[in-house]
Amino acid sequence: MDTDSSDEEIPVLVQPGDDDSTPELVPAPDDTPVEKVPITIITGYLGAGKTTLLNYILTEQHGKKIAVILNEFGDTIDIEKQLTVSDADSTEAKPIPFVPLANGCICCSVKDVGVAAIENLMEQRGGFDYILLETTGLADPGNIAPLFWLDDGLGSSIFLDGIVTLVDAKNVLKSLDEGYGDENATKDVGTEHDHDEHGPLLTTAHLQISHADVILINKVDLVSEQELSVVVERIRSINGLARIETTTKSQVPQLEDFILDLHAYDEVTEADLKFSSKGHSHIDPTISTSTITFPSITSSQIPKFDEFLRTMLWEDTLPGNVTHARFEIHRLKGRISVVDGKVLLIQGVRNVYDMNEAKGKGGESGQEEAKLVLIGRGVDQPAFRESLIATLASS
Ligand SMILES: Nc1nc2c(ncn2[C@@H]2O[C@H](COP(=O)(O)OP(=O)(O)OP(=O)(O)O)[C@@H](O)[C@H]2O)c(=O)[nH]1
Repeated sequence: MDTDSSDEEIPVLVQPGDDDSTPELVPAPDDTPVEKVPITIITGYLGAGKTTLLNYILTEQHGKKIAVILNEFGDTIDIEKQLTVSDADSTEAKPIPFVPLANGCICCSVKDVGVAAIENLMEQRGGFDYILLETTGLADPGNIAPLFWLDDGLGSSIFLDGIVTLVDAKNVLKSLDEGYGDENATKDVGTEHDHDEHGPLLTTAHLQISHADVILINKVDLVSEQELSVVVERIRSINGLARIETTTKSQVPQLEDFILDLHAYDEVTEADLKFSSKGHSHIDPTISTSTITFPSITSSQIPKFDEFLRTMLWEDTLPGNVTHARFEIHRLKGRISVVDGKVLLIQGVRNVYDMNEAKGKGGESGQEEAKLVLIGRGVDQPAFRESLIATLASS
C-alpha cells in the first residue's frame, strides 16, 4: 500500500457525512448491548491474490458495510490508489484518513496492527459491521490472531471470525520448498543450515497455511488439473482442518461461509474435524496435522486433560514419563466427549487455548470418541497420545 509515515497513527473511522453514501453513525446508548463486530484476517504469500480478493469483496453486493484495514505498503491496486494519506505536518492526534468506497465500505492503512488501533476504530463504528484485515505477504498470522481472540474475553467490541489464506496455485510448492526471500524461513536455504532444531525449513507459506481456517487456492487458471491436485494434497497434508476452495481471480462463489461469518473460533463441530482424520501426513516434511482419538473422559479427568494441554502448549513438553522429540503447535481443535453427556470444545492458536462446554445437548450424534487435532511441527509422534492417556490415568 502506498502510504507515508502517518500510517503509524491510530486509525479512526471517517466521520458521518464524510461520504454521502455513508449513513449517519449513531452511537448506541450506554446501556444497549452492542453486537460485536467480526474481524477476518486475510493473509497469503506475496502476489497470491489478497488485494484481488479485497477488491472483489468490496465491489460485491453483500449488504455489509466493511472496514478494510491494510497493513502493507507499495501496492498499486485501485482501492489503495485512492488512499490519500495526510501531509508531513500531521501529528499523532490526527487520524489516518479512511477512504469511503462506493458501497458504504471504507478502507484505511496502518503500519502496525494492534488491538488498540482497531478498538479506536470501533469506537466510532456506527454503521460498520465487518472488519477485514489484510496482512503483509510475509506476516505470520499466528502472531496476529491471538491479539484479537484474547481480547474477545476482555470486553472487546470485536471478535476474531477466522483466518483466510490465499495461496498461489502456480508458486506455492516453490514457496514451501525453497522459501527464498522469506524472512520467516528458519535458516539459510540450500545449505546444510536449512534445518533448525525442529526439522526441515519452515517458511512463511507454511505458517500461513497451518493457521488458516479457509484456504483459497487461487490462480487455478495457471495450472493443469494434475498440478492442482498435487497442490491440494500438499496443502491438505499441512492443514487437515481448513476448508479448501479453488479460485480464479479470488472469486469465491459466495462470501458468507467462504470468507465472512466463519465463526471459526466459537464452534468446533464434528464436520470441522472431518478432514483431519484422512491421514495425509508426511507429504510435507515440515508441518502436518495429527489427530488423537481416545475414549470419553469423566468429569473428574477434565483438570487432567487441561494439565495435558497446558504442559504441551505452555511448556513445550509432554507431561508424564514419555520420550518425545521437539514439537511446535500452531493450531489445535478438539471435541472431547465427557461420560455425563457433555462435550468440551477446544480451540488453540500457538500457546493460547480455550476450552468451553458445547451449548445445548452434548454429542451431535451420540459421539463416543474424543478427538484432538494438532497442526504443527513434530505433532505426529505417538508420544502425544501416550502422554495424554497417562495424564488422564494419573491420580
Ligand atoms: N492469472 C491470474 N492472475 C491473477 C489471479 N488472481 C490475481 N491475479 C494477478 O496476480 C497479481 C497479484 O495479485 P494481488 O491481488 O495483487 O496479490 P497480493 O496477494 O495482494 O500481492 P501482494 O500485495 O504483493 O502480497 C495481480 O496482477 C493480479 O491481477 C488469478 O486467479 N489468475
